Amino acid sequence: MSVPSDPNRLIIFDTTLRDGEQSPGCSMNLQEKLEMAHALKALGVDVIEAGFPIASPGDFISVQAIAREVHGPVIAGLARCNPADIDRAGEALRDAERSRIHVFLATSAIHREFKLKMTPAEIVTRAVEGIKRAKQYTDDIEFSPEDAARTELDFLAEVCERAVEAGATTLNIPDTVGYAVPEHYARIIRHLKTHVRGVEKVVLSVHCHNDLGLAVANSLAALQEGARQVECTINGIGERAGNCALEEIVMALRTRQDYFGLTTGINTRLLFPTSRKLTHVTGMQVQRNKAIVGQNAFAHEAGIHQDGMLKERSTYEIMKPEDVGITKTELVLGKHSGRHALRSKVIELGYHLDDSQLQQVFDAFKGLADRKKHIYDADIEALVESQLHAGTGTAPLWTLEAFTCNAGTGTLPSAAVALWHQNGNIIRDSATGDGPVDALFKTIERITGIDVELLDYRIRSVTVGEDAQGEATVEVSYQGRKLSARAVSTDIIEASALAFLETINRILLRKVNDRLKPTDDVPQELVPNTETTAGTTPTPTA
Ligand SMILES: CC(=O)SCCNC(=O)CCNC(=O)[C@H](O)C(C)(C)COP(=O)(O)OP(=O)(O)OC[C@H]1O[C@@H](n2cnc3c(N)ncnc32)[C@H](O)[C@@H]1OP(=O)(O)O
Ligand SMILES: CC(C)C(=O)C(=O)O
Repeated sequence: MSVPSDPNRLIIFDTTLRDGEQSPGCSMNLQEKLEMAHALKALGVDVIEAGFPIASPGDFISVQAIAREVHGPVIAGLARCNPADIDRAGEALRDAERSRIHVFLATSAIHREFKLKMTPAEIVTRAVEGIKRAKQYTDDIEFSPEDAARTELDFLAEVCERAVEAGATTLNIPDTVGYAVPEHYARIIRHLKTHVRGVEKVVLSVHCHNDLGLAVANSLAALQEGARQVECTINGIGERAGNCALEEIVMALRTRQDYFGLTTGINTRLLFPTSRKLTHVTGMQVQRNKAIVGQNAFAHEAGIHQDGMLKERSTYEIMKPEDVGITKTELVLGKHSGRHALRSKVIELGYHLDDSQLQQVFDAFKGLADRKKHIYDADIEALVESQLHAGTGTAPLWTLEAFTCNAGTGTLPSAAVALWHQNGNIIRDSATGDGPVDALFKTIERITGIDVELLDYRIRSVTVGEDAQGEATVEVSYQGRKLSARAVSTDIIEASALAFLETINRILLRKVNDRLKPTDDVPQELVPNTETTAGTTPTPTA
């Protein structure tokens, strides 16, 4: 591949199938590599580094199959600077429509001395020999001075110049151990641009690792100095902390086109699907807060942000989710959300609440969000439903302050309850029963002075997850009239108490409506006089 005619068109070299595969737990078989290679082609990458053919028979076959099947992108194979590696890569790539052999040899003092045990002169000779041998298979040769970022600048320039003379068409400058910082890395590229004879005839490439979380930043800094190929992987997978993430660099360039002025051939709408495909193939999940493709990348929870988003999405979004293949922005309801977002969700779920109903639901929602990590649509539905079925909307006479239940083998089930009355009194009592719920209902009856016949009692889970909400439905009969109520809570016993108390409140409200005329006084039998405590079970505190 020669230097692109458009000086601002970047070459995207994807190494998901080679360096990405070096990520522990990410090795892929033939079918998986083929599937990913087709996805990368559809995504629009320019070069697919398909593998390291000498590494294993399986990798050889994978590179060969990709070279045969995947047309359009250049297919590259990695080789050390030794004849066997290069010949194996040449063989694997023989049937490729467009092939590249990528030869590498470390140049830093640490690698020369401790790993390769070679002198600088031997390094130069081996690199030149390797490039020349690879040239017998293809004209498209990439040379990488491994650990370039820790190599003496003069020696690096010398090796690069000799590589260009030997026929390399791409000079890749790896930050193999993720040691560089942006200005430092930019300086290396600047130095090579000005000290390597013939550099203008080749493509300068960058290959950054993410050990310090700087792979994308370093790559961007190098691009500003004139590098025109960037090596990257889907989801940033790769050796150790991984490589420069393809989706991040591509979207950084696209979002800040005004700043970088560079383009790529990537169909950004396939970024998310490709990311998901890799996750599926490797089983390696993407962290939720991962840029571009993480589950939270386009999710907003804070009320102030959600309000801004509902008014104008650009207030808090610098990219459109659909541009990376995510269907839509998510306004996640949680403890930091506000009324605007709640109202929007309620409408989306098909409900219409007036301001006071919305306020009630909002209060209940905040209480729920304090207790629950995930608020699902079903949670909101359940809250709205319980609001809509909460009778007239008049403030309830009795409110549950606290309760405890005691049950177990060989224990007499009991409950202790504290109820708050509209007039400000808190009444506590306790009772025993056939089971904890029966004891709870009996205690509520004792406190409120209303005895009902329980006709039906049902509980069910209305949401999913460990912190799912339970819904309790209670049907009672009182003086020949039937009433039912439901309530939801993460605590199913609490939901039961709330539903039961709701039936009692409705009975009392009817009594008030029927009998209180023309004053607002509550009948004496409905007014608790003092704070009382009775029973043998422990008294709950509010
Ligand atoms: C920075 C990078 O990501 S480079 C790519 C790294 N990827 C991989 O290593 C994955 C695939 N690797 C493998 O399957 C194996 O390492 C193989 C098949 C390539 C080699 O296996 P082995 O022959 O058993 O050697 P081993 O991996 O233990 O050691 C590497 C040898 O290659 C030498 N070597 C390392 N890099 C190069 C190079 N660019 N050119 C020539 N020789 C090199 C080392 O000095 C060492 O040589 P030695 O045996 O004389 O000491
Ligand atoms: C082979 C080279 C490019 C490499 O993977 C590295 O240096 O990290």
